Amino acid sequence: MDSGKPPLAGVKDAVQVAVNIRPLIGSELLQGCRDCINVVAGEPQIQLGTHCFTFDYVYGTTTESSSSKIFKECVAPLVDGLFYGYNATVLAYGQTGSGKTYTMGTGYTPGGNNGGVIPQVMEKIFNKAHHLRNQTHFHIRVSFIEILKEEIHDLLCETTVTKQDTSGMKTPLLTRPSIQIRESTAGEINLAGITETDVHTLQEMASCLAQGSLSRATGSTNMNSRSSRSHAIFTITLEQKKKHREKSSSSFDAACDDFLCGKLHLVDLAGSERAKRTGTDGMRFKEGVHINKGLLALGNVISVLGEDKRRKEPRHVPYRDSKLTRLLQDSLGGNSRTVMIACISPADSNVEETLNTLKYANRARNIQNKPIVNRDPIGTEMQKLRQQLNLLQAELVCARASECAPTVLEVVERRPTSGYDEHTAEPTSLLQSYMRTIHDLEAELQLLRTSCSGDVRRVSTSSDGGCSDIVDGNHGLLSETRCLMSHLIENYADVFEEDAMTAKEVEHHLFLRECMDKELQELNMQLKEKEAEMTRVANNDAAVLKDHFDKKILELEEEKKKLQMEKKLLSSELESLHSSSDEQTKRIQSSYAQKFSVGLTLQAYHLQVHLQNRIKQESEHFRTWKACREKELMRLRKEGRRNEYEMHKLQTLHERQKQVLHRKTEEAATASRRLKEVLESRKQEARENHVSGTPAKLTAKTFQQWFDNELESAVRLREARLAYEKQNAFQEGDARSDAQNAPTSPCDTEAPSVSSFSNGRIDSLERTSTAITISTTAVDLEEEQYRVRGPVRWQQVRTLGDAKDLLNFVFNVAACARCQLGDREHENKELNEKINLLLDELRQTECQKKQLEELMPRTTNNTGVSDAHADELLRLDIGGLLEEQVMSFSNPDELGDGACQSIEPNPESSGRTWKWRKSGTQKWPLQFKWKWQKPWRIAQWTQKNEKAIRPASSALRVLDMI
Ligand SMILES: Nc1ncnc2c1ncn2[C@@H]1O[C@H](COP(=O)(O)OP(=O)(O)OP(=O)(O)O)[C@@H](O)[C@H]1O
Repeated sequence: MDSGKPPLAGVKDAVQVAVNIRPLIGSELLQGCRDCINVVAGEPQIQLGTHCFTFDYVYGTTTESSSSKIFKECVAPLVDGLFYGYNATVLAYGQTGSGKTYTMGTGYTPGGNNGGVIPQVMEKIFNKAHHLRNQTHFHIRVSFIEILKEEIHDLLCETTVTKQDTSGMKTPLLTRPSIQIRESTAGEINLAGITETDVHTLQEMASCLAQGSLSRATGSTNMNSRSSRSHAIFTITLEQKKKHREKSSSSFDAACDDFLCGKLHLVDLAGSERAKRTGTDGMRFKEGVHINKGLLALGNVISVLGEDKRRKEPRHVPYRDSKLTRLLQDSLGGNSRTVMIACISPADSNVEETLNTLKYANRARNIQNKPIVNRDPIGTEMQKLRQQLNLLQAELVCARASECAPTVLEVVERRPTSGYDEHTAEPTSLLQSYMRTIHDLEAELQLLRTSCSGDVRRVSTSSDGGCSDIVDGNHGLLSETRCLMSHLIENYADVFEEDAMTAKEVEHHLFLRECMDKELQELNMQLKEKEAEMTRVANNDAAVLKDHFDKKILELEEEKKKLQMEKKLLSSELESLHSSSDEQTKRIQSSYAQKFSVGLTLQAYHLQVHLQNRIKQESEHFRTWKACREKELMRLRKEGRRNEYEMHKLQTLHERQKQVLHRKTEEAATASRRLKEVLESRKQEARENHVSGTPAKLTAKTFQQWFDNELESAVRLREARLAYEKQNAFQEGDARSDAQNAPTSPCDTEAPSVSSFSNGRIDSLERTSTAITISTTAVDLEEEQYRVRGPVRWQQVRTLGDAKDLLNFVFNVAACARCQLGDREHENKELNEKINLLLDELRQTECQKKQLEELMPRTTNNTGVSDAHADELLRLDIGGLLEEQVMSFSNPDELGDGACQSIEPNPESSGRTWKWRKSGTQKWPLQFKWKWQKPWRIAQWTQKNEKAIRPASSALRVLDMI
């Protein structure tokens, strides 16, 4: 729409969308609002947050007055188009207080500082009309209406009085019936009973605008001190007729183009609003609701029209949902060139509403209109007829020429002189008379057009006024013309019999046209009836609905009665079947067979449906059953794994016990061996003494050696006795557990249990033999002590000197032993303290663990093994049972000091590597997942990361060591 040139008639023309961003106003600056709109430099693009929109024009970013720029770029081409006979609409849309009235200039006051689009439009129209005054007659009319709470009010009606309440709100008081919307046969939307004021000067038009602006409903809200409470439409109708045309037959075509009529709607919509923000209540709130309703309907129309662009088959457009959309029917998707100005506020407090406006406007860009040049409808019709006539004449002339026959005109010209008889001269005179009639008709229609565009239209305030009468009259004239034409064709057929066929065709064509016209009129009548019915229904909804449904019920009951009668008839027929004759029986039988076969087919169909349903149900049952089975299987597998784990646990325990026992047995065996050695040396010594007769004189060194040996044998004896006692106690405990573990029923005699039981028996036997050896040795030693050494031990101490030496040595040994004892006691004390500390720590950790377990859902792996069990498994090196293990760490300290920097759990199975880092960048809690299939891998890992498992496990291990 850059140039003033109008588009080609009938060619689709998209709705142009311009965005006008007003500056931050005083109240917004006071609230500390910030500009949140970003306009892409040099592009008609707007960025709002993450959203980006492209429009046809964006204004408000430069210092130049945006309204004059909007007018120059968007509206002026529409005004130019008006002079070519195109309809146009300028529509301002936006949230309340976004500057629609300011942009459109609807708040016009005479002598005030009036900016905006409308004042500039008025100026341009009158300038252009003045410029073209020598070639064209102009007839300009204006109307100004508002839609307030779904009612149309005429703002130029002298008798409309506005009431102003205490808050400054202006409401029109109606003194005349409200205005009705009518749709003409051509699909044009008209308002019956509206005041259309003829204007001849700019001042006259401006005063109309001022009068309407003054009457418009306004009020104060939190968001706008002078908020428009209604949608306002200022319409300028421009009719033009070319001057200085010659009245000739050829001028008739031109005359049709001479008369053009364009309408320009300038629409200032009420702003969308949120009651919370505008702070409205009572009446004002209700107004807000109506405003939003109208805008919603408009949004729906825009959406549907926007979608239509992408859809192949057109959808129903809900124009009738509101009066606003009904009035804008031509402007959106119809015969009009349309510009939508989306007004927005840049304040960040309005960001949500601004975003909605931009989305709304963006959708409007998809609407395609179909503007056409609005000519005089009667003139257009006449032009069509004229063209048809010309065509017919040309065809006839051609036909004659091809047969070297004289042309119509030649015939006409030749007739008077050729001396034809009366009969042949008749068509010529008829043709001449027809020519005269056409001429007369032309003149009459010219007159009619003048009268239609003149006084008659000015007084179109009555809903079915004189204009429609005159149009009806014209239709009469037109049909008369058609009669004359058909008559003429008949006459031609008389004269030129050869062209009878063509004439008939044309006649048929005309007849069809007439039929279609009639049909159209009938349709219009029906439409009117429907409208009336709709109004009746709307007025008396419930009652009409009730009547309607009552009727329906009655109809249904009648049908039911009929069916019952039919049923009775059939049963009586069946009864009479037995008594009737053979032939009749056959007939009836065949009819029943037929019915039966139909019944069978029906039954088969029902059965098929039933069967399908059953199959569906069965498959559904099967699916549920299968799911249950799978669940059960899973549970059993889980249980199996748990059992397996328990068994392994027991086996491991058993292994451990075995190891401990083995160690103890070995210890006992060593003690016994050493005891034996001591015993042997004693015996040897005794034997030597016995051979020499007297015991050898002891030196200080040998004396000490002897004393050490004596002490050693005493200690060994004590050790052996202790080992014997322990062995005894262990054996007793073992015997008890063996008795408990011994198989009691055939079910318990499974392989692992049997083997563990027999193993236990073997161990117990081994232990018994060791104990016997120890006890024998110990008894031997004791015997020897008492028998041999006891009485003779001190024989070697013969002198007082020997005794003193011995005493000294004993004293030194005792002192040394006491010192060592003291040291040990001290160490013991320290160890005890450490144990206590560790126990406290353990208790605390256990408490924390319990709390965590209560708080968090237990982390389990798919083997069903809990965290605690998993730790235990790792500790016992039998984690190979685990298929998958999940470990979680809630803080870095849990990884321990020795935490491995990286581990590669199972490169073959998963090929993944988990890096363990104890850095501050790591996020906690962490969860590690790995999958191992072989026990040795777990064992390997446990060895490597022993300290990293958990403090609780580490503490357990330390305790074990102690
Ligand atoms: N471009 C602009 N420059 C300066 N002020 C503006 C501009 N546009 C609007 N304003 C101011 O913003 C306020 C609201 O404007 P206006 O009344 O036109 O909004 P509106 O959209 O018509 O509101 P409503 O829908 O409530 O009628 C007015 O005070 C007006 O002067």
